[in-house]
Amino acid sequence: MTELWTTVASLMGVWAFSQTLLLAVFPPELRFALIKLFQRLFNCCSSYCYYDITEIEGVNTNELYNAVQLYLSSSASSSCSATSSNRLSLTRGLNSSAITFGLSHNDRLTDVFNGVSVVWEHIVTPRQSQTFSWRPLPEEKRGFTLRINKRDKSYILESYLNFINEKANEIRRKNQDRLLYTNSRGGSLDSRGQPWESVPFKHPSTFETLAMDPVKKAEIMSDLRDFADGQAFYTRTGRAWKRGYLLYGPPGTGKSSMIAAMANFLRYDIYDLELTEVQTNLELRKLLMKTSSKSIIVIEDIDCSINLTNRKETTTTTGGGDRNSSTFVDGDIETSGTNNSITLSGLLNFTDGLWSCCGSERIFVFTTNHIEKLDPALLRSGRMDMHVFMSHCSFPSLKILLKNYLGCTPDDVETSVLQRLEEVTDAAEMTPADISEVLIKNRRDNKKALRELLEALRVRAEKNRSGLQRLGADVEEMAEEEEKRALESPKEGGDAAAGGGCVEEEGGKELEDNIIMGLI
Ligand SMILES: Nc1ncnc2c1ncn2[C@@H]1O[C@H](COP(=O)(O)OP(=O)(O)OP(=O)(O)O)[C@@H](O)[C@H]1O
Ligand SMILES: [Mg+2]
Repeated sequence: MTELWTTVASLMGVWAFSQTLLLAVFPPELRFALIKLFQRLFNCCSSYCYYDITEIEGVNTNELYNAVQLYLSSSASSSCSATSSNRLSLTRGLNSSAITFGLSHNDRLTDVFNGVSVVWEHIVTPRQSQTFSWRPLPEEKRGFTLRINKRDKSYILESYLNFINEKANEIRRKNQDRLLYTNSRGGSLDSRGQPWESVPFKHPSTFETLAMDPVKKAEIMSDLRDFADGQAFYTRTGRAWKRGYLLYGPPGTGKSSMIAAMANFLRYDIYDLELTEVQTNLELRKLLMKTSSKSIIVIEDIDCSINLTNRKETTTTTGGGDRNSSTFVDGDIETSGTNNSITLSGLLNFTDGLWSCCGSERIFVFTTNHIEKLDPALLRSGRMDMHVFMSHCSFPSLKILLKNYLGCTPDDVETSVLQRLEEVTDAAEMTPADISEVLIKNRRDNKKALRELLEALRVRAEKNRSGLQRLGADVEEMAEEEEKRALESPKEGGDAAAGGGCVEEEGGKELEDNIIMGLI
């Protein structure tokens, strides 16, 4: 035992002596070179290679460091025991409600990729001196060191780093709250040069809560899923990775709710484009360029936003004045060279032209209450890939609302009541918004809610029926009067009948239209 201690003491003595010799004999530059040499020798003999990924490269943040940190957070949380200690760091990022795990300082973690095992080490050292920089640097130098066996390096390194980037993006998207953007500031930019303002997007509408025909709903969901998973398809077919939906139907049928459900389903951000705030096509293009991938770009009530009835028609924007006064210009913006107005062709370029594919994986949604008012150019196939009619509440939709608002399935409702509901729902032509109101008011008492709903539906159905009957009677009465007049003055009547057949027809149609409008 005494011998052992003597040996240890003499070894330590030799070590101290060599160190003193090294310091005394070799100047600092030579010392540094020697250390480097030893390191090289060690690296040659070692079967591993090491990669340093520092948090800050020069003065720029190293994106790869953030990606690795996020990537390791998923492994770290699930395999706390795989790390060399049981300590993990926890963080919550900006705009994120999720907590991420991370490797603690100077801790290690083993990861396996394609059957190859690698080791990550998180190295944190105090920063020696504050180098000159336009922004303050953190007091600690942080970085990851990746250790890979030399023989595996060429086999996995590139694919492993790509995999880490993809995974990190996925985690980032999952953790980050989605945002709802608006261009309500007009064309002006904020301090970061952004034309969009954003707030966290927290709309609770989902496809489960959306009341619509289940078959149509499933079709839309599968279309969205195919779109989101379709990168390879879009590349193969040479198409821009984007899709257009036109949602149309009466107010209160769930068009806006559908957009929120789409965004929640795909976990996309929403850009709510207020077209009346956009002055020129150029501004529109700039807005488009500042949208991110995986987003839904929405133009609500497109028929009211701006006068887009003719491709050659522009809307003057003198002093931000009346947007409905229109002038005709020669051709579209690109050929006329006019840049101070927004045109239909500008909008079509926005959704369809070359600029529409700056970025990828984007969905355009237009909504309108009056599809008949839209220019056919907006409706032609290929422009808006899917036209979705949001109809008045049907019986299948009603069942979804009953489940959402009252928590009752068809089995919980008396058969006779259910039957009555089924009979009157279509005829009542009530919107899901109307029905929701009745249900919200009485949601504490299911029986009362059902009673009131049935009554409301019955009254509306009755009103619609009598309205139709009145319309039919009016048209009949008018026809009789015309017939009588024709008999009373055969010559005039004959002329009128011969030369003005279409006048009569048009007059009758006009009257019929007036009566319909009156009823509405
Ligand atoms: N199909 C639906 N499913 C579930 N709830 C709906 C549906 N339609 C309407 N609602 C309810 O009615 C409210 C108004 O609906 P929403 O704003 O989506 O209608 P809209 O079609 O966009 O109307 P508008 O044409 O006036 O913009 C929503 O908050 C929602 O609660
Ligand atoms: Mg709406």
